[in-house]
Amino acid sequence: MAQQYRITLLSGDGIGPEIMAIAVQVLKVVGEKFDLTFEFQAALLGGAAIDATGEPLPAETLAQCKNSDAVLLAAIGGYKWDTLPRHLRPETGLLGLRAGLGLFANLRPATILPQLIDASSLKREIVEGVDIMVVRELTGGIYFGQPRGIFTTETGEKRGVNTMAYTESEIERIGRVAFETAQKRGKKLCSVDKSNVLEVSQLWRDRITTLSAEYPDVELSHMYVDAAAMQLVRQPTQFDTIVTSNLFGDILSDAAAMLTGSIGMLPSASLGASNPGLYEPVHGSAPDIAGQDKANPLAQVLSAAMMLRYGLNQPTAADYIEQAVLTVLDQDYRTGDIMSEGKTLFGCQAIGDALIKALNK
Ligand SMILES: NC(=O)c1ccc[n+]([C@@H]2O[C@H](COP(=O)([O-])OP(=O)(O)OC[C@H]3O[C@@H](n4cnc5c(N)ncnc54)[C@H](O)[C@@H]3O)[C@@H](O)[C@H]2O)c1
Ligand SMILES: CC(C)[C@H](C(=O)O)[C@@H](O)C(=O)O
Ligand SMILES: [Mg+2]
Repeated sequence: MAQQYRITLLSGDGIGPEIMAIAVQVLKVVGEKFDLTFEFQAALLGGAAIDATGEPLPAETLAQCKNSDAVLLAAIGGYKWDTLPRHLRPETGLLGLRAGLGLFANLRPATILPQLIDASSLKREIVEGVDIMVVRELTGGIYFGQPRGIFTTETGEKRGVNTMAYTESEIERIGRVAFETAQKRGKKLCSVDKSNVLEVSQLWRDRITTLSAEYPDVELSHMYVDAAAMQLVRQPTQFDTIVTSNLFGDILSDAAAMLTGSIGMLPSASLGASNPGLYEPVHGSAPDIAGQDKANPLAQVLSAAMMLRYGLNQPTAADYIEQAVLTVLDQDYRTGDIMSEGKTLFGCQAIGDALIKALNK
């Protein structure tokens, strides 16, 4: 009998619905090939949820996600909601979903595909062989620390406050994910912090160092975040697995994305201890190109592959999708963000059609 999976689809805003449509088409074909039945159920998150319900994360969305085998998200946000107070913004819905599902570990792989070396913003010699996994802490740090808010001082001046805080147990659990990830990869882990300035980073560095005694097969190094940003563009092949906090991981993963050609190529998996995982591209809702059939759907499709690999334990089906992505790139089909000389410019849906053809081969 076919294996059945309940998948919640959060298309969100901007290019979200366009790229999600492609991922669903891909999953349907893969389901038929591998005898997997996907029960897709859409739910509202972000701007789309605000427009329909007044809230960025309606209670029924969170409940439905908890009741799924996996959650596939496209992207949220956009100009329309940019002026709302923070608690009503689309981004707050996404953070609430990550926290609500306890997804403390965000895996963001940045790999240069040989087909896209010319699309990278850096020279071939620099990006050739790049294969990095950023393990980003996702439910702590400055994104969630208290106190936070805009307060009025005694002199009547406004003061914005956020707090970067980590407990030892929060550091330890993300550390374990990172060491275990490194064990399955190149056995090199670089922990990125700002411990020359921040106490929270001193604790981070201490805990990660202590933890390393349990993983003697992994070579641990430490780097300050400013130096890591520089090294990522200077000599990215020195990195195998990177572990870092929520904010530093957000910034470094966008930088790592550009090594691979485009942020439109980068998938991610957000994982916790028990709840279903959330699979989402690293990029946002790209409001500047929304509704124009210009979006690159590959980060979304590769996020669906990560869902099969990490969430549904279907690595062969995941491999099959990743192979189809390579086939389409081998055929020189490109969206604008990964376009280079001699390639053919395709729209989002046309790339989807090419993927389906490759999958049906
Ligand atoms: N996970 C998420 O849902 C998520 C992630 C990042 C940003 N956001 C939100 O998205 C909105 C826009 O943010 P931004 O402009 O800073 O970042 P963005 O990632 O949406 O866009 C940055 C640039 O990359 C391009 N781009 C992004 N994805 C692309 C794709 N698949 N194909 C081709 N080009 C692509 C965009 O056109 C834009 O020029 C904001 O509201 C932000 O908060 C959401
Ligand atoms: C939209 C925003 C809340 C989000 C983040 O900062 O985590 C995004 O930038 C990401 O990288 O997933
Ligand atoms: Mg980001």
